[in-house]
Formats: sequence, structure tokens, C-alpha cells
Amino acid sequence: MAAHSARPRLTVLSGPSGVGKSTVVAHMRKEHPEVWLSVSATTRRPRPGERDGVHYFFVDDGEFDKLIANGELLEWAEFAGNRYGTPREAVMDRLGAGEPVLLEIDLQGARQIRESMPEAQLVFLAPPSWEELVRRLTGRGTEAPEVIERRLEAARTELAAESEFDTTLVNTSVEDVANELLALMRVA
Ligand SMILES: Nc1ncnc2c1ncn2[C@@H]1O[C@H](COP(=O)(O)OP(=O)(O)OP(=O)(O)O)[C@@H](O)[C@H]1O
Ligand SMILES: Nc1nc2c(ncn2[C@@H]2O[C@H](COP(=O)(O)O)[C@@H](O)[C@H]2O)c(=O)[nH]1
Repeated sequence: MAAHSARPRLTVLSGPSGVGKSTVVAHMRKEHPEVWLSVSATTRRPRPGERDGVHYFFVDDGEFDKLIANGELLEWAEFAGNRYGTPREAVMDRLGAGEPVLLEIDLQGARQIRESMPEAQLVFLAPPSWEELVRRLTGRGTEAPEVIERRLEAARTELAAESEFDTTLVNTSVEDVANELLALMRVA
């Protein structure tokens, strides 16, 4: 098979908090439930409606320490006061079975994946503008003002790192971006 038609097997989706990563992925998976998304572990408290084992594995600091110590995380990072990590085994099982895998993680995690799995494709989701990013993050209504500030501070660093990624998608239309991501993953 020609190299250009090979299916990319691991795709990392990153971008500043509030840009719409979860919204795009949820839209994509409604049409294509076969796209497997890694469920991360986090020390963040659940938001209303978030379910353990579905949106995240919600753990305390001690449990997260153990995941790190036991080598159970493929990557992990501290983001805006909480820790987040990708459980290694489930990802490796899927990749071993030849299935496409999607990670939705922050810039620090994307950099770690680039180091450990250079064959992964890194996709950056960018906002149409800074003002729109602030509007989305604030409008979501899930974070206190001081947490929004921390996330926006991190967003400046993340936006400055766009050139480290293989591809940038601008999230103007959820549907368009979901289709572009599917095409990059060779699912549709
Ligand atoms: N294309 C879009 N146009 C307008 N609003 C959007 C668009 N995409 C997402 N949103 C809205 O922006 C807000 C943030 O989206 P979402 O929670 O998916 O972001 P995220 O990147 O996953 O954030 P985080 O990294 O903090 O988890 C939500 O209220 C969502 O409905
Ligand atoms: N490095 C990692 N980052 C992750 C992981 N899971 C999620 N995230 C990123 O954290 C921020 C904040 O998420 P939120 O749900 O609290 O809004 C966001 O950028 C996520 O993409 C992970 O396993 N590793």
C-alpha cells in the first residue's frame, strides 16, 4: 500500500481551552461512533452532567500519583491547577488491534506524544479569533472567573505553539471541522 494512503493510527487533537475540542469530537462521534476516543484520568472535579468513566476517570491526587508511579499513563500534565493523563493500556490495545485512536489533550501532552510516538499526527484546533475564544470559554459557564483567567493565560502559550502541529483546523463551523478531522483520520 502506498504510504500516502496508509491510515494514520494515532491522532492528537489539541488547542486552547474553550476552542471547542469536545464539541467537535462529540459531533464527529455521533455520526461515527466507531472513532475511539481515549478517556483520560483527571484530578479535576466533575462538572454537572460529567460521568465517571465516560467523560473522564475522576481520581484523587493519591490515585493519580499511583498511576504515574506504576507507569500507567502514556502522558500526563498539570493544566490550570489540575492533573490530566492518558491511560496507556487502552490506547495500546486499540492501536495493537489496528484501530484509529483519538486523544484530546493539552499542548504539554501533545509534545510528550510527539517524543514517544513520532508517527502520531498532531492536529491543532484554533479559534476564529481571540475574542471568540474568550466568548466561548466564558459563555460555557463551567469555570469560576479566576479559573477562566488561568486557562486564558495557558491559551496564549498554546496559540504560540501552533507551528509545532502537523495541521491546523479553525473552528468556525463544528460540522466542517468534524468532517475535516474525520478525513485526517481516514475514517470518512
Ligand atoms: N464552532 C463553534 N461555534 C460557536 N460555539 C462553539 C463552537 N464550537 C464550540 N463552541 C462552544 O464553545 C464552548 C467551549 O467548547 P468545548 O467545551 O467543546 O471546548 P474545549 O476545547 O473542549 O474546552 P476545554 O479544553 O476547556 O475542555 C461550548 O459552549 C461550545 O458549545
Ligand atoms: N495532557 C493531557 N491533557 C488533557 C488530558 N485530558 C484532557 N486534557 C486537556 O486538559 C485541558 C482541560 O480540560 P477540561 O476538561 O478540564 O476543560 C484541555 O486542554 C484538555 O484537552 C490528558 O489526558 N492529558
